[in-house]
Amino acid sequence: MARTLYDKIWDEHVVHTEEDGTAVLYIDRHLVHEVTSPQAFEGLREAGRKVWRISSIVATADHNTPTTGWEQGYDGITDPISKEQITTLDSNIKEFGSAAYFPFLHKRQGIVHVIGPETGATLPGMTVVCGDSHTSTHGAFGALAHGIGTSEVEHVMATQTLLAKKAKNLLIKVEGQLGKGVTAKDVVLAIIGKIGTAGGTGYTIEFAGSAIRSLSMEGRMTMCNMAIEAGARAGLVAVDEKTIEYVKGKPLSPGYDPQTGRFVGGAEWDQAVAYWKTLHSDADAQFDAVVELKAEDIVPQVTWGTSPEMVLGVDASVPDPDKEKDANKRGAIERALTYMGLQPGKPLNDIFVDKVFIGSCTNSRIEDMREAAAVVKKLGQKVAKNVKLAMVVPGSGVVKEQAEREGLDQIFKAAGFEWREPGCSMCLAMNADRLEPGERCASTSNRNFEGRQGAGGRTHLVSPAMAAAAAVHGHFVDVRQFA
Ligand SMILES: CC(C)[C@H](C(=O)O)[C@@H](O)C(=O)O
Ligand code: SF4
Repeated sequence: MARTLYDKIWDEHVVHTEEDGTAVLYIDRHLVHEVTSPQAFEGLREAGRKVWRISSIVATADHNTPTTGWEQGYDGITDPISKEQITTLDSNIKEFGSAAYFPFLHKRQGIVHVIGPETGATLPGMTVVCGDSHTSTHGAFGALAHGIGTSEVEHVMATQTLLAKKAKNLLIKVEGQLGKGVTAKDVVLAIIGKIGTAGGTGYTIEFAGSAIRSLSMEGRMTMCNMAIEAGARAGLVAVDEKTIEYVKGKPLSPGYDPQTGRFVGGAEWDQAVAYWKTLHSDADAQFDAVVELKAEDIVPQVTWGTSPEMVLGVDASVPDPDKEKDANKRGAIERALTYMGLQPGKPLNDIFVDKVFIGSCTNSRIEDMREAAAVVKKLGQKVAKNVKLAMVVPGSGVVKEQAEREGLDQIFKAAGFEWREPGCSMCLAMNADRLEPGERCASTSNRNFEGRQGAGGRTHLVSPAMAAAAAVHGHFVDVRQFA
């Protein structure tokens, strides 16, 4: 029978299925960070258990790590709770073991969803879990990847399996050619705008169509990263040549020679590639639902409210709740506008920002850095006076180093941006980087919930190019005019 990509990976990993559909799924890769692992390790310790397959674990500290003051080492972590989280992960990994650990200050440290693919910890066809909802990111590689809760983290550590029920298949097809200045972030925000934050609930989404195929791996990661904001725990993109090219030569990928630090290939690599090439939905596979978008219709997006679905094209205006007939929706719009301090009818282009954050597991990869820097360079001006802080936070030490090799840091710094150390940073208020009450931010992250970037903070989700342009102009502008 014809199968979807999701069906194929699922079938390959099911150990057992109960009559009610509950399945025991084998887990290939377990990514670990400091926030959701302490109780899991504690549970193992109390039960006298070990980690079932140490080589499946790849860990890093990211949420609580500071993005400045690294020269002071651990003393630079001013918040005692953050410091405890980070040192607890250090000692847990030391005690329980891992395939790879990138602790605070390590040159490959970074956001778990950036370093997974970057180290080859994420490979096509794998089941990948992490105690983190944005694990969906890794689906860009044709891997079945999703977040799990803390008790499940312990379960996976102890048994290498997860109890799961199969989701339904949703195909989101984006056909056509994206316009200049329109990025993966805009595509995924437009999708969420269309289907809503519950649109993907109960489904695994496969993103397909010519516009998705044309995206780089970075772009596909941005798409899958936000599958969870569309309500789906997992997002997927079929494997193609770009996928294989990306994983080639990564340290944990087959065919890598640790002696020389180079790709050497070999039988294991060839075998892997042959299998990876089967990781796409069969032509006649049936999906439970299909959503289609035209690439040409998508313009740069800006969220105006407190949910990722409250999003519009940059050429639109803040919606008027009075025009909404549904009382619930009207109430939600009113509440969002009050929180966001916005008046109905205000053109999105006229919204001024106090801070700009370019980073997070959605948009902190090298391509994002390049896109933002290109806009800054093209505009040739400094960060606007009304912008108190514009910061660029690369997703990992590897991204940071690559960006510096390309001189991108110089472009940002010359324009008045702060160039920081890697981490989750201002994506969520779990470290020193945050918004003050009432502050408005153009952010390349994935969530704009109330207080997400700091109590009372106001978040507008945009692409890296849009964020860079907002920093220089001081307000949102349509990047298509200078793309
Ligand atoms: C802290 C972590 C559990 C959380 C998540 O699950 O996504 C965080 O990464 C987030 O983005 O809100
Ligand atoms: S960057 Fe943001 S969304 Fe991503 S894992 Fe960190 S806190 Fe979560």
